[in-house]
Amino acid sequence: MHCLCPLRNTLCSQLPTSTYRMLLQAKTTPVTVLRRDLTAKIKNQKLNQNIRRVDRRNAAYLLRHTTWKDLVELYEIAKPFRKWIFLGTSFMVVSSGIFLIIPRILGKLIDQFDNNTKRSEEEITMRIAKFFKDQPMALVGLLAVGALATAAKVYCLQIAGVNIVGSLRKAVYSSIIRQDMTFFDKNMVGEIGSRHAADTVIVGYSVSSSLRAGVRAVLVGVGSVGMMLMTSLELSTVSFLTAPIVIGIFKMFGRVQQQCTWQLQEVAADVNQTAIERMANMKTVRMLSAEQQSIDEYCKKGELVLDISKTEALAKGSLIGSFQFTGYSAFSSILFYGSHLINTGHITYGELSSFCLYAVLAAASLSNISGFYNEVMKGLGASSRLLELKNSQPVMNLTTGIRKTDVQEAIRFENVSFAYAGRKKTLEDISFSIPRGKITAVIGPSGSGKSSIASLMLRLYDPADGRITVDGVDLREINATAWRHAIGTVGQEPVLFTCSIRENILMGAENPESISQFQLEEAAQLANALDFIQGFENGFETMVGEHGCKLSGGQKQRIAMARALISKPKIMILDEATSALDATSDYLIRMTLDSLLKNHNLTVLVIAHRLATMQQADQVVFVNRGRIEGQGTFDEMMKVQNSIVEQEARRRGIPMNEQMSRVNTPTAYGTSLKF
Ligand SMILES: Nc1ncnc2c1ncn2[C@@H]1O[C@H](COP(=O)(O)OP(=O)(O)OP(=O)(O)O)[C@@H](O)[C@H]1O
Repeated sequence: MHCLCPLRNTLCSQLPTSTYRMLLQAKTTPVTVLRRDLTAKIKNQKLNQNIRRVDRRNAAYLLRHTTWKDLVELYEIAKPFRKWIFLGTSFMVVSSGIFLIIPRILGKLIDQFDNNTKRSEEEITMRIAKFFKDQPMALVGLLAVGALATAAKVYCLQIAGVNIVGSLRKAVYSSIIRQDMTFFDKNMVGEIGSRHAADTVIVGYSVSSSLRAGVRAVLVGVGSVGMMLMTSLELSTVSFLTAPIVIGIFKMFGRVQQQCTWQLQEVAADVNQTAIERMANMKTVRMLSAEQQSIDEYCKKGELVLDISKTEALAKGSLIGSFQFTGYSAFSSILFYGSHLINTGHITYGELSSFCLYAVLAAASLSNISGFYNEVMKGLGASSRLLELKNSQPVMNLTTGIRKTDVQEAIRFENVSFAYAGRKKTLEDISFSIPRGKITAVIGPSGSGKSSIASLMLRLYDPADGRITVDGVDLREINATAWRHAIGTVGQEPVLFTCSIRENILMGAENPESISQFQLEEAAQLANALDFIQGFENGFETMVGEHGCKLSGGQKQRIAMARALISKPKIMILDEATSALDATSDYLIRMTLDSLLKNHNLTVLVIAHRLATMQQADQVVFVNRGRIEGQGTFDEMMKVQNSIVEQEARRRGIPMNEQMSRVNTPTAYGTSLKF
C-alpha cells in the first residue's frame, strides 16, 4: 500500500475536488475509487441522454463484443494474404533477433575492452564480441541487415493490412447495398456510413500498424526477459518485483480508457451524422435560417466528445505517468543493486550494461504491448460491428427466383396488408388489378398509402398478409433484380447521383456498356430532355452536382424519366412523376407515354394528383387510410356522387364539361387536384 502513496498523490492532484475528497476519505483502495469515479463519469446521464443512438430494439446494426467466431472470420478474410503475413513475420523474427542479440554483444564488447574482467572465451557471445572488436565494420553491417529486415517487415505487413481491410470494406459495402429496405428504415444511413468509414480505418490501423508493433513488442518483450534472466538472475528478481504493480495499473486505467474509446466511437458517429445531414441539405438549412441551431446542436454534441475525451486523457495520462514512475523506480533499483553485484564480483560492467539495455527493451515492449492491447481491442470491437454488417442476411434474396420481365395478363394485389417496421398497418386488405397495356391511376389523400402500393409492386417490401401476383405467380417467387429491371420508375422526388447526365441515365440500364449513343439520345428525346441536355456546354457529360443540385426540378424529373425509359421497360411506375414540370413539358411527356402505350403495350401504375392524369388512365383506384374505397374508370368515378374526385372539382368551381374538354391540351395539365 505504501508504494502506492506517491502515485495516489500525483493522481489526486489531477482529479476534481470531489473525487479527491472521496479518495482521502475512502476506506477502499484509491485504485477502486478512482476506477469507480471515472467509470461513473463516462456513464453519466448527460451522455446517455444526448447521444442519438441507433434504436437498439429495431436496429440490425449493433455494438457488441467480439467473439471467437469473429476472430475465425477475420482469419478467413486474412487467409488470401497469408504470403505477405508470413514474409512480414519472417522479417520481423530476423530483425527482432538481431536487435535482441546486440545488447548482449555490446555488453561483452565492454568486457573485452575491460582488462580487469575475467573472460570465458568459450562463450559464443564472447567470441562474437571478439570478432566485432577486430572487425568493427561487421557490426555496422549487422545493424544494417537488421534495419533492412525491419523495413521489409513493415512493407509486407502493411501490404497485408491494406489488402485485408480492402476485402473487409468491399464485403461490408456489398452487404449493406443488398440489405432489405427495412434495414434502412431501422438504421440511420448517415450513422452507418460514418461507422463503416470510421470502423474500417480503426480495423485498418489495428491490422497494419498495431498488430505489427504488437507482435514485435511480444517477440522483443519475451526475448528481452529471457536475456535478462540469462544475464543475471538476481537483477531479474529485483526487476520483476515491479510486475504486479504495473499489471494493476494497467488493469485499472486500461479498462477506463477502453470504455472511453467505445463511447467516443458512438458519439463521434452521431456528431458526423448530424454534420453530414446538415451540410447535405444546406439549401433547407438556409431557407429555415437554421444555421445557428445547426451550429448549437453540433457544438452540444462536440462538448460531449470533449467530456469523454477528458476522461480518456486523464486515464491515459495516469497510465503513462504511473508507468513512468514504476519504470524509473525499477531502473534505479537495478542500478543500485547492480553496482553492489559488481562490487561483490557476481556480475561484470558489461553484464550490467546489457541487463540495463534489456530492461529498457522489456519496459518499452510492455508499454507497446499495452498500447497494442488497446488498439487491438478497439480494432476487434470495430471489426465485430463490421462483421455483423457483413453477415447481416437480407430476407429478400435479390438474385434467385423466376425471371419475369413482362406481364402477359395482369399484376394483382390480392387481400394485401402491409405495415412498416414499428408502425401500424399502412395498407389493409387491398385488392385490385393492374391489367397489361393499361394505365392504372392510384389516387387518394396524402399519407393514404399510394407510394407504399408502388413500393410493394417494385418488391421493395413484401406484404404482411395477402399476396401480389404477376400472371398468377407470387411476386415473392420472382427474381427481384430482373423484375425491377423490367420496371421503369420515376419517383415523387427524382434522385440523381453525383455524376454526369450520361452516367445518371445509364444507371437504369441492365447492361450499360451495351447502350449506344443513339439509344441514349432516343431515351432523352422521349423524356423531352434532349434539347436542354444538348444546350449544356458538355452535353451528356455535364456533371449534375450533389443530388442533381445543378439542375432545375423539371430537368431532374426529365432525366429521371430518360433513366426509366433507357431499358425500354414493359412496365412503368410513375409516382407523381411530372409534378415538377411545366404544363408544356408535362403534356409532351404524357403524349410520349401515350405513344409508348399504343406501340409497346406498356403497363403503367401512376400515382396521380392531376385530373389530366386520371382522365388519361384506363382505371382509377381511390385509396383512403390504407383501404380501397372506390375503383372504376375516370368517368365512373366522376359520376359517383360525392366521390373525392367530384367533390374536389366542385370545391374548385371547375365546370365538369369544360374541364373534361380541356384535359387533353397542354394548358390543362397545369390543373392539379390536391387532396
Ligand atoms: N419508410 C417508412 N417507414 C415508416 N413509415 C412509413 C415509411 N414510408 C411511409 N410511411 C408511412 O406510411 C403511410 C403511407 O405513406 P405513403 O408514402 O404510402 O403515402 P402517400 O399516399 O404516397 O402520401 P403522399 O401523397 O403524401 O406522398 C404514412 O403514414 C407514412 O408516414
